[in-house]
Amino acid sequence: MGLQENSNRNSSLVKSFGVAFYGIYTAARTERNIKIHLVISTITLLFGWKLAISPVEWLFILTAISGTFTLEMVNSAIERTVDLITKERHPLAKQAKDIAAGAVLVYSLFSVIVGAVIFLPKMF
Ligand SMILES: Nc1ncnc2c1ncn2[C@@H]1O[C@H](COP(=O)(O)OP(=O)(O)OP(=O)(O)O)[C@@H](O)[C@H]1O
Repeated sequence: MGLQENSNRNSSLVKSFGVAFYGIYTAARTERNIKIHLVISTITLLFGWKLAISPVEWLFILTAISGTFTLEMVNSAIERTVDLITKERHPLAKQAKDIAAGAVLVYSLFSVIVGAVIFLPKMF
């Protein structure tokens, strides 16, 4: 592999990270639900630290938090894509948005259960 080719590859890797971070920034700036998740996640992390939860419990909490953010961002991307494709009301547009919203709800329920199982016994 030539030096030039190697440096092109590195710069495209840097670019990919750049756009990905810009995507996270855009989602955090424009999406109300993601702002709410940021607040809830911060409180959860503080609780975890205060109640000295175990490493396995941390793994579950971090899985719940990162998964919720990931799905919320994918949901936002789907909403934007649908809006870009059509401004008209369309049953498939409705299904696409509703299914994506349903995916977020399923994972959010999992996250609530994780939080309840870990924190409730330590609080009461
Ligand atoms: N193009 C569309 N065709 C049919 N139903 C739609 C369409 N866009 C949105 N919906 C329905 O509205 C719900 C909310 O969609 P979305 O969050 O994008 O808000 P919106 O209806 O576009 O308007 P607003 O952003 O002001 O709430 C979707 O889950 C879906 O049920």
